Amino acid sequence: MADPKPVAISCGEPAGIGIEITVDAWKSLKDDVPLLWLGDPNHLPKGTAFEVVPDPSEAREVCSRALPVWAMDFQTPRVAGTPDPTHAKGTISSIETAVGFVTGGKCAALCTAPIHKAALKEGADFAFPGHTEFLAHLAGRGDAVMMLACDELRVVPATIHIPLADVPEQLTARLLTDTILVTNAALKRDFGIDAPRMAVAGLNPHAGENGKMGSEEIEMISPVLDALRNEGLDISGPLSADTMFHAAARKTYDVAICMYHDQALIPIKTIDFSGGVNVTLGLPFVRTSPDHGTAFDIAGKGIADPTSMIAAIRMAAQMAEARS
Ligand SMILES: NC(=O)C1=CN([C@@H]2O[C@H](COP(=O)(O)OP(=O)(O)OC[C@H]3O[C@@H](n4cnc5c(N)ncnc54)[C@H](O)[C@@H]3O)[C@@H](O)[C@H]2O)C=CC1
Ligand SMILES: NCC(=O)COP(=O)(O)O
Repeated sequence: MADPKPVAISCGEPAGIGIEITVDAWKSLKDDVPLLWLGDPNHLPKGTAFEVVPDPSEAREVCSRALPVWAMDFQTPRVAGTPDPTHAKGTISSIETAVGFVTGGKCAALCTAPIHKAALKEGADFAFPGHTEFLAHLAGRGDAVMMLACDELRVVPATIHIPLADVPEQLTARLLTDTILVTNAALKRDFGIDAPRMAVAGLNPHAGENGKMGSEEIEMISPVLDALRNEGLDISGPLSADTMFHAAARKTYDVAICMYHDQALIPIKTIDFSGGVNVTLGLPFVRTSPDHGTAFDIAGKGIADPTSMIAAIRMAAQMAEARS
């Protein structure tokens, strides 16, 4: 049974597909998972059944007949496919208010619709490259971890939204250790895996080929993994990234810890683009998100696939229930 408190859904970039997949997700989940959408009701697709609620506690009762809405005023209409920088402050405020509802006990969990980082930077000088870093900041945590999960694979990028050229410098022993420890704890707590099997990728081709193709594996990654194995963690690696994602290899671990964004996200988005969920580990509250972005090219056309959004909302509700 779902937690009776609603899952708070931040509106994300109004010009993207977030609003339409949220409405589709509500239609699919309305009798199972109570929701509360935070955004401007004028941005909802025409004909959407919605009700503005004065308090999140009323969302559950409303949800079976209408999308419960925490109303915000963005001042100007939504133009699908064309971000409006004047919406940036409202988009950020939707996330902040939703986080407040979750940490204040009014909502069970947070599910975020995709944001367009450039519009937030242009319109509100947003200083964060993504939700993960922003939510870590709001929670006062330095060690939030991004994980993407589908039925067949879980992946964690140790470095996240940074240029590839900066990865070797920012990939420190401290960061890798914290990432593995946070992931290990979250798989136990939120995913019911008693002794998580973690496969760690190398940074370089062939995991460095004994130092012939890069030294990070010998100088930093292997010593970190050895130290964590000595603490009892079940870790393999550093592994060649190109051979750790085929079907047989995936069966040997519960999560792949990767060194940078694309090393982690390319395999999972290739295996299951529509069913993947992005979940932030290490926060004091539950946050999930669909695995895709704003998809401006199809926004407003009524063809966006809500499967990942539905999976993200379900996962948020299940994680919150498991924690309660
Ligand atoms: N959680 C978040 O806030 C995320 C935000 N983004 C942001 O989204 C923006 C666009 O990023 P892109 O790299 O173009 O990725 P994207 O995921 O928005 O789009 C990539 C391709 O997949 C298609 N697609 C995406 N979701 C779909 C769906 N539900 N149904 C059908 N087709 C779908 C799009 O039409 C496009 O052709 C960027 O600003 C990026 O930063 C990207 C990923 C996550
Ligand atoms: N590529 C994943 C992505 O951009 C989502 O990031 P976040 O907004 O969840 O931090």
